[in-house]
Amino acid sequence: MIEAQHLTKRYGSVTAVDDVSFLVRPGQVTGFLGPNGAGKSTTFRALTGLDRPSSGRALINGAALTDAIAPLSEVGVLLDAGNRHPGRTARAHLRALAATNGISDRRVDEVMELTGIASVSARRAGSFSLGMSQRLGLAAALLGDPATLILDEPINGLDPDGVIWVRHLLRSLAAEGRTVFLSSHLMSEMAVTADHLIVIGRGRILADAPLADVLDGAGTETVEVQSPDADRLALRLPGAGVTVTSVAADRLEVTGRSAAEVAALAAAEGALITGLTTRTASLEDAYLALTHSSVDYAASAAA
Ligand SMILES: Nc1ncnc2c1ncn2[C@@H]1O[C@H](COP(=O)(O)OP(=O)(O)OP(=O)(O)O)[C@@H](O)[C@H]1O
Repeated sequence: MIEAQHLTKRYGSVTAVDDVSFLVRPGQVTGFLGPNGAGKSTTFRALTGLDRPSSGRALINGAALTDAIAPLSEVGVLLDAGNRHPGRTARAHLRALAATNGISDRRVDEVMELTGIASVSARRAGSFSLGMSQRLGLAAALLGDPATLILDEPINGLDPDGVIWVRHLLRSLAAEGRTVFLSSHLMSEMAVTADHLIVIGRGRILADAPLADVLDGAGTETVEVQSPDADRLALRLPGAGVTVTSVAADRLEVTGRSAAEVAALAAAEGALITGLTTRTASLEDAYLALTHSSVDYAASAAA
C-alpha cells in the first residue's frame, strides 16, 4: 500500500507537487499519468525517500521508507534505468545491491532469469542497450521480493516483446497481491496494463479512478455511418443530445445515438446502410481531455 497525504514538494519558487493525496492499493496495477513536468518523478522520489517533502507525508505500508530497515524488501524501485556503475557487470551490480540488503546470490540468479538477462549477466552494464538497462533495473527492483513496486517509465525503450513481457510481469505481480505503481506516457499500453489510474497535472491530482471510469468519463461513443442516403439520414437522426456530423458525401459521425438506434431510424427512412461501426473513446482521448489545460510544453499548431 502506498499513500500520499497532503504531499507538497517545492523547489525554490516551483511547486512540483501541490497538496497531493492518494492511496495506491495492493492487488492491482495503478498507472500514474501526467504531462512532462507534472510531478510524477517528484512524487516517486518523495515516496521512495530520495526527496524530503516540503510538507505532508509519503508512506509505504504505513511508514516513511526512510525508516525501513531493509528497503529493497519493502519496495522495489525503478526510477532511472541508467543509474548504475557502467564498469560493473550486471551480476556484480545486482550482487552489490543484494549484499547491502542481506539478499542471497541465489536470488540474484533468480531475478536475472525472471527478467531475461541471465545470458548477459557477465557483460558490463555500461554496454547495455536501453531495453537491457530497463530489464536490469527491473531485476534490481525485484531483488528483495517486495510487496510494493514503484516504477518510473518501465516500458520506455523496450521492444514490442519486452513491452508485452513487462505487461504480463506487472499483471502477475499484482495478481499475487502486490502493490504496483508505474508511470508511462504510452496510453495504449496503460489501457491494457492498469486497473486504476491517477492522473496528475501541474502538481495536482486531476483524476483518481478505475480505468473503466476514466474511459467512461471521456464520454461519448461515436457511431460512424456509411450510406449513399447520408443526406436524408442526417435529417432523420437529430434529437436531444444528438450530434450529427457529415464527414464525407456518404459518411456521417453520430454521437448520442447507439448503432442500433441509427439502424432502426435508417430502416424507417428506407435508407440503405453500407457501413456501421461504433468507436469508443480511447484512453488517449480521455487523457488528453483531462490534461489539456495542464500541459506545460505544447508545440504550436504550425510546428
Ligand atoms: N531538482 C529540481 N530542482 C528544481 N525543479 C525541479 C527539480 N525536480 C523537478 N523540478 C520541477 O518540478 C516539476 C515537476 O517535475 P517532475 O520531474 O516531477 O515531472 P514529471 O511528471 O516526472 O515529468 P516527465 O514526464 O517529464 O518525467 C517540473 O516543473 C520540474 O522542472
